[in-house]
Amino acid sequence: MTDTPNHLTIVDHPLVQHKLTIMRDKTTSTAAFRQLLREISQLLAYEVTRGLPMTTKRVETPMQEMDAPTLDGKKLALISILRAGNGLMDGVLELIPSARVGFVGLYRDEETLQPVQYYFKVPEAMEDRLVIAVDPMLATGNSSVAAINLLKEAGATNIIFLCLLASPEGVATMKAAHPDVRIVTASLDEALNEKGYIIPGLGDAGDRMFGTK
Ligand SMILES: O=P(O)(O)OC[C@H]1O[C@H](OP(=O)(O)OP(=O)(O)O)[C@H](O)[C@@H]1O
Ligand SMILES: O=c1cc[nH]c(=O)[nH]1
Ligand SMILES: [Mg+2]
Repeated sequence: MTDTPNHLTIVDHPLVQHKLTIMRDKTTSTAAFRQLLREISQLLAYEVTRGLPMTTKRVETPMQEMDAPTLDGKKLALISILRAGNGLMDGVLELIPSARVGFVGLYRDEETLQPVQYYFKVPEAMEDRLVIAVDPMLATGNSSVAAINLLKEAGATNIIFLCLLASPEGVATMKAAHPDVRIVTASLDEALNEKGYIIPGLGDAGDRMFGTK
């Protein structure tokens, strides 16, 4: 795992990188792409949740009683930035089945590269929860900045943004707008092209995941 000073964590675990390479390959099928995203999301979740607060509870093993570690505090909120966010969310939710779940519906206008909102529903008491917002792609950063604006308006103060690929431009935009939000990603790619796509990237995550286009 590489931690950079600007709150960007790149998960360079061999399994993550191997699976990501297969996802980048344009000949990878929709079914394989979806399955790999699910698998990677669980490995990324392992890193994202490393700092979760802990307490202990008394349990009786078949041998004796002990104070055993257990998660503390209110259940975390997992927020999917629709629609591609669902591909990351499914795997994380398998690992943390008690998480509360919310959705921010946004799509990127292909001309302006500005996000258009169409849905918003999040759990109550956002101010008391660790909020993990998930979207595979951090490209211009406009969608994630908008989503996090909405989450903060809903009360969230402790937010981590989890993505699969990030661009340098997206990281800089997020850092400027939300310096308090840690970004966790599998890769910091090279650049954006003139249409706002991540290079080398993996193409359109939503389309590859759902077989649209
Ligand atoms: O950083 P940005 O430049 O804003 O781009 C990233 C956004 O673009 C993609 O979503 P898209 O708009 O394609 O919607 P979809 O998830 O419904 O496919 C992606 O899932 C992000 O939400
Ligand atoms: O490269 C990109 C940029 C935005 N959205 C995607 O799905 N891919
Ligand atoms: Mg898309």
